[in-house]
Amino acid sequence: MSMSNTQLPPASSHNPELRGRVLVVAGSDSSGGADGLAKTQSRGLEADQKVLAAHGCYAMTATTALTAQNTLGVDDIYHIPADFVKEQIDAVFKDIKPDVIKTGMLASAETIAMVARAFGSYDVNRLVLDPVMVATTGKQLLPSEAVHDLRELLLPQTFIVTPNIPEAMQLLTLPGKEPPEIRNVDDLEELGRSLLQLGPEWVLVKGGHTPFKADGTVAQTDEEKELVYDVLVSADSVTRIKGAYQKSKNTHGTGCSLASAVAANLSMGLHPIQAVKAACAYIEAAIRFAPGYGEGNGPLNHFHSMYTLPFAPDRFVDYLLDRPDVAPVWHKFVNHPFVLAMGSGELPQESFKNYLIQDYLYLVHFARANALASYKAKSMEDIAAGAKIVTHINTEMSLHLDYCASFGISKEQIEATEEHQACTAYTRYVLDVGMSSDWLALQVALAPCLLGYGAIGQALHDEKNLATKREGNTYYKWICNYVAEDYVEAVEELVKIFIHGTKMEIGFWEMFPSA
Ligand SMILES: Cc1ncc(COP(=O)(O)O)c(N)n1
Repeated sequence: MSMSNTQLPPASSHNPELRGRVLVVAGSDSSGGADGLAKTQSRGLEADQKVLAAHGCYAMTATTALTAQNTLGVDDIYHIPADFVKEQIDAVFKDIKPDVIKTGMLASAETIAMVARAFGSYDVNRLVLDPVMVATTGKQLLPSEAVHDLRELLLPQTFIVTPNIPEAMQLLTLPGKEPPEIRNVDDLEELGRSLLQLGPEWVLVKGGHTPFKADGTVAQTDEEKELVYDVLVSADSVTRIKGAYQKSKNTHGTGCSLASAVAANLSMGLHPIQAVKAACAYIEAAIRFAPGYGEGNGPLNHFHSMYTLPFAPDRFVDYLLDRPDVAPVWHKFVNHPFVLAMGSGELPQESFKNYLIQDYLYLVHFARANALASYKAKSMEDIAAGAKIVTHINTEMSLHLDYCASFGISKEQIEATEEHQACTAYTRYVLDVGMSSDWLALQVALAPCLLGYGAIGQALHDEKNLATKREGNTYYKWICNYVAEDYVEAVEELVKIFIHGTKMEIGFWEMFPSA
């Protein structure tokens, strides 16, 4: 086994966030039908797009044929006129130019000729060609006469061709030449090398159809099936990718999906050897986690390694507060009679005085907890965010002191006051979460205060809120404090921290290969 040292420039140097744009030229597969996380369609364009989406790539399509098929077989094929296939390719190239092209079912000799001409005119140099000929369920998807055109017109333009063993044999079946026999892994390599002669830069022979025994020879019985080999060859390298044989009926579309995963990885700038290895690992897991739908050979799970957050970016707080388990308790907090009485100005002054003192004592510990968050943070960004909130708390406390002074209560008197049990319980709970859990848990424990006061301030301050008394309301200055820019900024900071923390959680999982 040797590794090629060829370093290719990244295919996509445009926007690292968008991981490459891939044009798929293939047939559509009606099977499955349902959309969703696990109910993935198995083959054709639909599978290709799901693989690309799962890799974070941008997929475009040129449809060559529509098929009526399910997990049991292909009932019918409707060919899209070759001219129209070309129009689709032209439209894509005129606008969002693809980094990589992947072809699947090309359906007819006419379409192959048209596609080959189009690729020639656009100087395509990253073509992943999956030479789809016969469906696993048996139907001929490309007339056998057209195999000649595939070989002559497209293989010379191909970067990586990805045949399974029967397809490789058909491509090599030339008049007067016997295709090689597969007895062991060396023969797979030989098959790949023979295909290289037809023009592609790389050949990936997919060995899934021919499982091997542990000793590297072809298995003769089901019991002997232990290993599968995919073999990648180029002019100066051979890479064998060994996998455990998986006894599964859910293997349909593995060919399409593997080639699409290779295309996705190439579009992100991976070297072909890495691109193929990663794609094989992805497919192995897609089979392992297949949902098992259908009567026949069922679909894969293309999204096995993706996890999704139940909210759009920047929408965590909306999501949280709308949840049925959060909404009632949140409503009770922000619409508490104490709050409403502040808005209307009817709150007894004695209550407000006591609240101010307790809130001052609370804020001392709230500042400590934020300082602890800074201590627990791992990046300067998060340390600074914690420090910023501490500074804000300090400003907020001067408002408490001003109010108290106007009531004749000094700072010394505030600090000498005994904490209420509710204040002790709440502040020490937050600090305990901070001490015993991680930074993110601490942020969540801190969130109700910051978010709640922001929400309360906004609701009471809102011009449309007729219950709020603005003139002659002792507490109105208090309300205004929580819509002031620095407070709103502190809330925004918290949301950013939470999103950042969520991303760090994602990063943590990403340390470990999930496929
Ligand atoms: C539209 C379309 N494209 C490709 C295949 C091959 O996939 P499989 O080998 O799983 O039948 C297919 N059956 N249908």
